[in-house]
Amino acid sequence: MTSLLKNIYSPQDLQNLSLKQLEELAAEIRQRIIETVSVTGGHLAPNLGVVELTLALHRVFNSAVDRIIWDVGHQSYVHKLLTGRQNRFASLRQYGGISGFPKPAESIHDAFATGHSSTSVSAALGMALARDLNGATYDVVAVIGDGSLTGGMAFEAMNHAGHLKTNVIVVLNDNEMSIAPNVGALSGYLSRLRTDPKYSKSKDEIAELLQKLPHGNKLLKVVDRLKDSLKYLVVPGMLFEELGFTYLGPVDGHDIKAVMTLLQQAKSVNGPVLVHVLTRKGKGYWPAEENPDRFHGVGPFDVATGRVKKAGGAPSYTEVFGQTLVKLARQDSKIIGITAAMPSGTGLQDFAREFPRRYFDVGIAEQHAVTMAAGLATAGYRPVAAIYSTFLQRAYDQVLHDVCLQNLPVTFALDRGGLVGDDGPTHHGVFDIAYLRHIPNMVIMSPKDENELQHMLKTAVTHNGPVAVRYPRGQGLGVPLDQEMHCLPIGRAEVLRDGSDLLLLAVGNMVAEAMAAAEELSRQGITAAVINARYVKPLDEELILAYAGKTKNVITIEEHVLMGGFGSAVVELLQQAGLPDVQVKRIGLPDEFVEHGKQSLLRQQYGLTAEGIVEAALAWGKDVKKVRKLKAIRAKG
Ligand SMILES: Cc1ncc(C[n+]2csc(CCOP(=O)(O)OP(=O)(O)O)c2C)c(N)n1
Ligand SMILES: CC(=O)[C@@H](O)[C@H](O)COP(=O)(O)O
Ligand SMILES: [Mg+2]
Repeated sequence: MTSLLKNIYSPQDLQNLSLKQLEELAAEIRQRIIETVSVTGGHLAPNLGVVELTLALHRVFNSAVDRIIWDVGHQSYVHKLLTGRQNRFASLRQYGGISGFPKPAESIHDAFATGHSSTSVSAALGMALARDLNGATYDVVAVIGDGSLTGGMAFEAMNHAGHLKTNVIVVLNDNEMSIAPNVGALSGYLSRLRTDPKYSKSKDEIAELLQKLPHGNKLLKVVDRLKDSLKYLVVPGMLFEELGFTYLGPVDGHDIKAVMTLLQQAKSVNGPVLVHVLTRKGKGYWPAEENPDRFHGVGPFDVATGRVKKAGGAPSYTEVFGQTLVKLARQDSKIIGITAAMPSGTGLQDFAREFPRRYFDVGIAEQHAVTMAAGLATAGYRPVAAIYSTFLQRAYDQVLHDVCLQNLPVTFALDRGGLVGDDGPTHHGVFDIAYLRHIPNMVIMSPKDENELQHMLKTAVTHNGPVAVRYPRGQGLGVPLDQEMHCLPIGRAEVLRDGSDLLLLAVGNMVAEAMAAAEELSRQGITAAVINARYVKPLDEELILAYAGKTKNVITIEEHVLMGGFGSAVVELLQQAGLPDVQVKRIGLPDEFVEHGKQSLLRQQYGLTAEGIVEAALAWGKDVKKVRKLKAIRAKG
């Protein structure tokens, strides 16, 4: 069969295709995405669900001029294939290759960078307002999933758009799934719109009925008034209509022609319009259709069987967190588990099964999750909010104002702290120490391995105040797991290795790298002490100052931005203590966004490996010697 996709250089090339050809193209695109993602890994199920919708969007709108904003952006692969990136598609999510999310730097067809959910309607409204202020006429379209619609920002934006009556189109891609099955009252409402004939048919039926009435002048007025009042009885999409949106749909999102017709209609509506499109997540690939959660974001897999090629070995930090929380919850009935739409990603699924009454999936609503946890804590509960580091960025004020200000015992299980790899800059969890460290009452810890994670969790749920436990994406070190958990004294670090030339002061997953670096340095005649900081806040001041005084040379190591991070905390401490002649070097991430790529590769690139530490220590050692020599000469006069 000849390839249709090969001849699509830009969306304009779709204009000449017949409906049948568009359907053939849809099948080819699906195949291409399945084959590519089976090698690169990526967001398979969301993309398979939007093939027809994306084709229809590109037939009706011109993305070089009109603006299409993909919420989260994990479903933008089809769009990428149609907008000049099919030759680079095999490099999807690979270092130096194309991103798994929309990226304006990559293409003029990517109107807005996304990765975190529920931003599309706000961005679209902003673009639409700019268009109107400039007297331009292009269309602005936000494509948002039913899961992302549970995020408060989406409603803040719709509330505003309805008020302004701006021309903006919101395409609701409703597949009844967030990553897991979608939750909440809104999800129930959408489900009724999908299935209840009372909701989905009444508007058409009423309109049809009214059309059939004889049209005298007087009667016409009555009919119009009747139409108006009926709007307030049962009309499909009443919620959206009440928010000031014209509601169109629901439409079968896999019927290209029907979707195109509705999008055309949306184009001609005055004011904000919502097009309700029904799709199936994973459409066209049975393993993904049957298990859309597992194929939401997936690693390399075997196409024929759908079996994911999983590296065996040590359990992940996430798994150990999940198992530990279950153990702790068996001992303490006050422990509550909270997720913002990521039960499997955060490892809370076993907790949910065993403690359904103490488990809450709040939807994609990190801010609400944190303040709800605060509320629970005021009544004596011990909430554990398991949230990826990158997504807790959303809830900074709630952490500060609702939890820390009242010194409430909420535990933040900060998964994906550090470089996450293929998702890239939207998802790296490298800012958390900086955005939490300066908040009074907050305790921050980070385990050197998965066994220490268990003890830290026990410590966290026992502590009478807010605690963040930060751990990385991926496998642990494979160390044995203690059966009994104990509390680690707050603010106490651990000396792992003694030495007198240099102190390697590391936190979290960098401790193992520091240990390996110390080993190599000793082979080169340098004796390096290694301290596992355990706590970023409060620091073990006594121990750190003692070793800094002894070695005079301190290197801090963290998988986090240098600005405001762990190393900064140590520098502040040393400065405060006023230790004479102590030199400090900080190893961490620079003031730039880190691109996507394998975690191991990125760590290598930024010197966050044993080799990187050795290299940095040796180079720095030479500088330090020069500085000290210079100082000595100056002192002699
Ligand atoms: C603020 C934020 N929290 C959590 C996530 C993780 N996340 C990515 S996609 C997704 C589900 C989105 O569901 P939906 O919008 O319905 O898209 P679908 O995958 O069903 O197409 C979640 C929770 C995120 N990207 N951003
Ligand atoms: C798009 C999104 O935000 C999530 O799907 C994220 O990619 C999941 O990341 P993990 O693979 O680390 O769970
Ligand atoms: Mg969805």
